[in-house]
Amino acid sequence: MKVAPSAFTAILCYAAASSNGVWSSTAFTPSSSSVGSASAASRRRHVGRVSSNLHAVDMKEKEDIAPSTTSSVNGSDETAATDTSTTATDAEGLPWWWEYIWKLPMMQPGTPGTDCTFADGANVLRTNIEQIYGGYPSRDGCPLATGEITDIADGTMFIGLQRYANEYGSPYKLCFGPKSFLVISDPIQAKHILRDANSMYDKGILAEILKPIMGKGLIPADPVTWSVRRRAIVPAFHKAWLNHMVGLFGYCNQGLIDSLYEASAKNDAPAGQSGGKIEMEEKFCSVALDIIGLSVFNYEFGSVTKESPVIKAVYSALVEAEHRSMTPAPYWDLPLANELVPRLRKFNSDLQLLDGVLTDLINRAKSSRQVDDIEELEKRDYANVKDPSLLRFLVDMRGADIDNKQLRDDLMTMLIAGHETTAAVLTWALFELTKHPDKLAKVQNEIDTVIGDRTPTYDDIKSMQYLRLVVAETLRLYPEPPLLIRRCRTENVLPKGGGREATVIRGMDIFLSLYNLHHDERFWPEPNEFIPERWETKYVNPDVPEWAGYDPEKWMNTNLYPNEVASDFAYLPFGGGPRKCVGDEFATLEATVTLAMVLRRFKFEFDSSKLAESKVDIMKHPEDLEHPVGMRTGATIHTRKGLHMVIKKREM
Ligand code: HEM
Repeated sequence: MKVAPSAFTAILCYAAASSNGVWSSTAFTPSSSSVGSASAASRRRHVGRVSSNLHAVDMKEKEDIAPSTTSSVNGSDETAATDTSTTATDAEGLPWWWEYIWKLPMMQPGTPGTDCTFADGANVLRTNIEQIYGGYPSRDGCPLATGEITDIADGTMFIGLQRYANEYGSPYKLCFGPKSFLVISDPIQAKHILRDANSMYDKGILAEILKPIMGKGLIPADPVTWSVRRRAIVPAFHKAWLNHMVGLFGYCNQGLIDSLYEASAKNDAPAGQSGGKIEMEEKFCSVALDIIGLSVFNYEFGSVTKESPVIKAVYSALVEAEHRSMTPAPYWDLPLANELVPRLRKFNSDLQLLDGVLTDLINRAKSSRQVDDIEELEKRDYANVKDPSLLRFLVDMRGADIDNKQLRDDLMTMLIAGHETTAAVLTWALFELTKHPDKLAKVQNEIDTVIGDRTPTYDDIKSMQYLRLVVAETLRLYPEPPLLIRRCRTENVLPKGGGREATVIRGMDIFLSLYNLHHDERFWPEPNEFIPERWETKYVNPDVPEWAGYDPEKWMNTNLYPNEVASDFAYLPFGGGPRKCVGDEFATLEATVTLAMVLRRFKFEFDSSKLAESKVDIMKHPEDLEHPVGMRTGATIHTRKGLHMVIKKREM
């Protein structure tokens, strides 16, 4: 079963597409026409002026970022020389009444700490228009990245954003049509946004898109609901439960193992290879869905072995989230749209089906409620508990909010957040190990020694450090999601870190690129190489003195996997600060158990007949030489057309 690419990439692609080929330099130009009557040449001049203003700002900071902006926009130096003297009072590109128009919405009260209003969005838009067309110096201190639309709109947007980070540093600004984003690629700035100034940011666009599906679940929840639900949900992931989950992962994997044995026995590999053909991305997606179903709400999807309307409904919810993000006008909010538009009718009936299943499970859990204090619930003997699901815990908790709608939103959020992400880690771990037979041999040797044919236990996982590092390294190379999304709620100053200081204005949208952080050679030597061993060695970089470096001692004695603290926020596979993933340990344990069970029993090779068709244009995507199955952005990083493998039983 294939999953849908998600929301936020799609937003970019849509928005970028509407900016007609080149973004930023034509940021507010909906078609080939220019703003007002300005010619293309004069438009270029304005952009050049902005660039040089930026240069002036940055000269103050003794940084050199603007020249590349200028040349890449203009393709000439014509404007740079004339514009270096431009100041805020020289703005020529905008009429005299401009200032007054923008004062009107600003008169609307904006209380710090609340969600941003239309006026805040308008203020951001104003800032950008002034920067691009008005000749004002950048109010936020961020350079505008400029380039070809194809850099980001072909499904590997995170790689496009990385190219721009190499050119412009952190943060830089992207403008698409009326929208703009600050792209952050620095660990100190990430720490500020996620941890130190966390309350000054919310989930912005992501919440807007996900709300219709996840309601008030943790990801899109408003701050008040979030803090209540977070306090209830975190204890549900307690130690005894996680310990028990390791056994449940083994149980769910049994279905996967059986289906892999079946595939390996088929012997229908392409010419020149022997074994059976199989698409592993889909298989990992199914097993991860089965695991989430059982562990979160005690529901047996059984998706490894069958298709069902409920499973289809889960994927339909994801597909709809993507579609909505690509649609310029929210037509689903129009009167009668939900009754008249066929895709909305289908989506609503799928969602209704899913809601029905969840409501039924919630009602059943509530009808057998046994209220207890959290401390007592955490001491439950899971070996003798009939229903060990998170839902059971949330319902039984004393003083719990057991409002059906809230529980439904919590479950839906965990269902969506928790299965595609883990499936992606499994996919890329298998991909990298297949590319590196020496590392695969090391992993298999460790699995053979520690668990043999047994189903892994929590203690086994503790003993398989190399396999755990494989999971960690996969999450570094393929962060799921590759970007975090925020919106600024209170104007604040972003620390310089290893980039530049900037003012983030209220209403500004942020992309925090985990992909850029994880692939930056200032923090990770040989950043594009798959080296699980790197996690055993301390690393500091005197060239980035603000960054404390990576120190294995900060996790090895207390945790099973490296984390953001040990890397001073240069490694953020689960985010950081108060909004950090609640399922981090669950997910890493799940990935480790699944890999241990699969790699112990099977050998894999890439299906040679499928590689060529998965590749995109190598001239445009040289990285695909390293990624012979291609990469594509969704909520997670997917392969382009699946991880097609040839599978054989492993002789043990
Ligand atoms: C390898 C698998 C996973 C990865 C890489 C991952 C990654 C992330 C990241 C990066 C965030 C932070 C988002 C942000 O700051 O905007 C997050 C949040 C979240 N994740 Fe995960 N996740 C994984 C598995 C899971 C699982 C298994 C569950 C639940 C069973 C889960 C539930 C959540 C929830 C509820 C949040 C929102 C937390 C909040 O806002 O308080 N995730 N995840």
